[in-house]
Amino acid sequence: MDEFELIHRITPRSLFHREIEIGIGDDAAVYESKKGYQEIVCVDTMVDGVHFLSSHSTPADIGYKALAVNISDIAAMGGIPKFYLVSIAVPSGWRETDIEAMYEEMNKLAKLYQMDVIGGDTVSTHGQMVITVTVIGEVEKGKACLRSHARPGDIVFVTGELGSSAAGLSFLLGEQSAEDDRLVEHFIERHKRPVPRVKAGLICSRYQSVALNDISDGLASELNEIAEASRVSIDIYQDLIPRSSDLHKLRSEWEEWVLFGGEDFELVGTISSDQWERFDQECTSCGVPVYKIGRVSRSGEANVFYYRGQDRILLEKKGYNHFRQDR
Ligand SMILES: Nc1ncnc2c1ncn2[C@@H]1O[C@H](COP(=O)(O)OP(=O)(O)OP(=O)(O)O)[C@@H](O)[C@H]1O
Ligand SMILES: Cc1ncc(C[n+]2csc(CCOP(=O)(O)O)c2C)c(N)n1
Ligand SMILES: [Mg+2]
Ligand SMILES: [Mg+2]
Ligand SMILES: [Mg+2]
Repeated sequence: MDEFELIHRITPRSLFHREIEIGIGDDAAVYESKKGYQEIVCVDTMVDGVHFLSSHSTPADIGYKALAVNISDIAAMGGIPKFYLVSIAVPSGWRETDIEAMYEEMNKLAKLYQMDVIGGDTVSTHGQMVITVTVIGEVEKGKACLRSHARPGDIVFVTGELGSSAAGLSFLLGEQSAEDDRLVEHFIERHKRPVPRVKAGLICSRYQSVALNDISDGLASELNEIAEASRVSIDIYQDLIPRSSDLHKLRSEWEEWVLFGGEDFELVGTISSDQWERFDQECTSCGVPVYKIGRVSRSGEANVFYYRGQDRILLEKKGYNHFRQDR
C-alpha cells in the first residue's frame, strides 16, 4: 500500500460545496463560512476492539459508523453537516481494497447529506485499526440546540426506538442468541448502521430553546448531561419510552439496554410545553418518529428520575464509560 497513491484515490473528483477553496491536496483545507450562520465542529474516534470488532464488521460497516456517529453529533446541535475529515491508523493486515471499501461507504453516506471530504490523515500502526472522523456543520446564528436549554415544565422527548443497538451488540458478542434470523438481523443492523437524525435536529433548531443530546452512551447518561448543563431535574416514565416490541423477548433485563446500552444515536431533548403540539405534528408530517417520555420538573439539583409503575428510581449517570466499566 502506498500512502500517496491511496490519498490520490480517495480524493473526490467533484464537490458539493463551492465555497471550498482547497480541500484535499494542501497543508490544510480552506473554505468560506456563510454569513448569519455558526460553524459546528465535532470529532469522535473508533478503535477496533473497543467500538467495533473487525472480525464481525466489514471495512464498509466501520467507515459507515465512524461517519454516522459524527453526523449524529452535528444533528444533536440542530445543525446541518457539510464537511468531514478522516484520520486512519492502518494495521499491516489491512489491504488497500479494505480502505477503499471504507471510503466508498463513507462517500455513499456523505452523499445523502451532500457532504464533502476535505482532508484527513493516513498513518500505519503496529496496533489495532483506529479511525477518527471530524465533521463540520453549520447552524443559523443563535439556533444551536444546547444541553443547557432545558427549563422546568418542558417536555422530554426522544426520536425512534431505544435499546436496539445494545441488543445487536450482544448478538455480535455472542452473549445472546435467537431462533429468528430476521430479528437478529434487525438488531445488528441497528448497531452497525445507525441513521443520524439530521432532519429531526434541523426541525428542533427552528423552535425556541430546545435542548438536545444524541444517545451514544445511553439514555440515562445523556439525560444526566442535559440535567447538569441546565441545572434541572427530569422525570421520565418507563411505559412511554419507545422500544422494539421484540426487545423484551430477548432478555428479561431489556431495560438495561434501553437506559444504559447506548449507541442508538437517536436524539433526546426538551421543548417547552406550548410548542410541543406543533413540534410533534411537524415531526410526524416529516416522517420523524418523536415520543414524549417525560417532563423537566424543577431547577436546582440535577437529578433524573425514572418512574416504573409506582416506583421512582434515581437514574444515575451510568452507561458506557471508557475508563470505568461498572456494568
Ligand atoms: N481529549 C479531549 N480533548 C479535548 N476535549 C475533549 C476531549 N475529549 C472530549 N472532549 C470534549 O468533551 C465534551 C464531551 O465529549 P464526549 O466525547 O463525551 O461527547 P459526546 O458527544 O457527548 O459523547 P460521545 O463521544 O459518546 O459521542 C465535548 O465538548 C468534547 O469536544
Ligand atoms: C466491541 C464493542 N464493545 C463494546 C461496544 C459498546 N460501546 C463502545 S463505545 C460506546 C459508547 C460510545 O462511544 P464513545 O463514548 O467513544 O463515543 C459503547 C456503547 C461496542 N460498540 N463494540
Ligand atoms: Mg465524543
Ligand atoms: Mg454526542
Ligand atoms: Mg459522539
